[in-house]
Amino acid sequence: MVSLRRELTADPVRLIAALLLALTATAATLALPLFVQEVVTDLMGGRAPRAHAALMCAAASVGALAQALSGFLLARIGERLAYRIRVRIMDHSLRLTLGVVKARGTGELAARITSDALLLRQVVDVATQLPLAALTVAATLVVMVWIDWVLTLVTVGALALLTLLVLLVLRQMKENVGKQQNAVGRIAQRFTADLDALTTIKAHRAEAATAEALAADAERLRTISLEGARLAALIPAALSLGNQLAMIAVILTGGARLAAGDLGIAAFTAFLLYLLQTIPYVSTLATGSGRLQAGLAARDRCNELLSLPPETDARESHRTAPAALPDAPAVMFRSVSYTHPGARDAALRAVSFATARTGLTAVVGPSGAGKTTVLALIDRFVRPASGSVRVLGHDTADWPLDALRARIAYVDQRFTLLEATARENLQLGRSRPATDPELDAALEAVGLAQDITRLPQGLDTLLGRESDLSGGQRQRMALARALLSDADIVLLDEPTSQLDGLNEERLRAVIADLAASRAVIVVAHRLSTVRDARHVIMMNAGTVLDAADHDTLLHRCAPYRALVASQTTKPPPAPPAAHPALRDNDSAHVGP
Ligand SMILES: Nc1ncnc2c1ncn2[C@@H]1O[C@H](COP(=O)(O)OP(=O)(O)OP(=O)(O)O)[C@@H](O)[C@H]1O
Repeated sequence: MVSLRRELTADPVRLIAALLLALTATAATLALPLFVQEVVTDLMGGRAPRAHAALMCAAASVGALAQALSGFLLARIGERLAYRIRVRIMDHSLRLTLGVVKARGTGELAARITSDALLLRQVVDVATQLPLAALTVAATLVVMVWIDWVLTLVTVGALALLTLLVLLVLRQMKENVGKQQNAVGRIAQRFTADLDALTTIKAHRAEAATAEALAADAERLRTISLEGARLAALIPAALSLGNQLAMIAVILTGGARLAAGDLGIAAFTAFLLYLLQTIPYVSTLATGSGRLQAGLAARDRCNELLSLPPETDARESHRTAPAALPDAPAVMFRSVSYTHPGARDAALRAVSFATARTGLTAVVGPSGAGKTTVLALIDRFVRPASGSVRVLGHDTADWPLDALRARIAYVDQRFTLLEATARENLQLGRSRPATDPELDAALEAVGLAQDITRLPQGLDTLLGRESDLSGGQRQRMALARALLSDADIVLLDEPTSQLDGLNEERLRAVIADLAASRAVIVVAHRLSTVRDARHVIMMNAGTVLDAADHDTLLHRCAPYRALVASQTTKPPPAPPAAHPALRDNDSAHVGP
């Protein structure tokens, strides 16, 4: 949780130094009118005010220097606070479940480290300005009482009225800032999602309609911000009204007391100077409280995000990983049911199957059958509502998440590449860096070696922006990443959907090699991918209809026959040999 007090006191030495310097600046400012009083007294007494004038100049210089240094220290503390909060929020967001991140929206989450972090950054300035301003006002009031208590009473009355007005406005402002930040999150979310979908938007000439929806969000934000600006504008108005009231009351009362001989002209001058000097501090108190409210609203939003439970808690990451049971299946589902959050129907219902420790398992079935959900359960992106999912002999709940995922390589449907170099992308998840020959062998095996060599900086080219890869190349990069991992289980979601015939055949060989030493579970629509599988799981509407080898299923499972019949069944050419560096066991090729 973000605790402003804890964040502010994280660097106590700098904070105390900043406070002391600010205090020095305030003391110097406070001393100034006293020297003025002495200068006036000197002049009225016919004496040269040299010494007091020199002290006046010294106080002004010391005050300015101390203020600048204090401001610099506060800026350091503020930037550090924003840095710490940003890092915590980013780290926590990455550890949330995929479902929560999807439901929240990436743009909405990003707004926490941009606009909310900035509002929190401002709290540092006000958190030190406010106590100092309060201290200055209190100290000034003490000096004022010492000069003339009647005039002080009048001043306090006017300031009390002012405080009341400002407090009323501030309460409304905090609520408004919360609404503004929510609206900023919404617009950031829509804009990010639209930029992600820009190809589709352009292809459908939907720029105008999309911009219109964004403009509606911007309009909502404008309306809310305007309401906030109206409230904010009331504060200076209330301040100037309160100040003028105080000034009028002091001049009237002071003038009368001056005329009656109850107050000297030097004391009255000093009192007026103190009053004039207090006014900026009273303004600081009022505007600073407004910024503090904004900071508190941002803190609440950050805390709301930080309170979302991470995928795994600290206790789990400290647990030791169980040893894989030698005779257990790679993956075993026992009567697993699961419903996606917000979905009406279950995605899986009482699904049971087991896969061998090595070899290729194909999960097939019509669209929406639950195939991707099966993979998500194996990698514990989601947890079963009932039943159990066991990996290498242990329930996925019993594995520390990190250890579980170290055992599994996952190639998702979108073949996601990070905005990182080709080398970093290939090595994602590896415990030790791969050597260049290892990287070259993996790229060669998936037919990508030449494409990567042609990139401006080869393996060290940053992918994702100017130098991007085609869909098929991305898919092969994702497969090369799986090849380089030392996972026991490889999950592939539609691994050949974007490949041309030649590459598809090359990858059949790569998958066969992978399956020689690991359990490979492939979600596949294409018969060509299924053909090599030792084990085929036929799913429909969230259930397993049947599971056996291709020929047995063809013989006894009518829906499988129908699925196969719907495919183009031209016989594929003989697969090319996989790269020698990757061939552990040629005899392990599986297939009909
Ligand atoms: N995030 C989600 N929220 C709600 N429902 C979902 C979500 N993801 C999947 N579903 C639903 O769960 C069911 C199974 O989806 P799943 O993606 O596992 O199917 P699939 O067999 O992999 O489909 P496809 O072959 O089209 O990729 C579908 O009815 C789908 O609409």
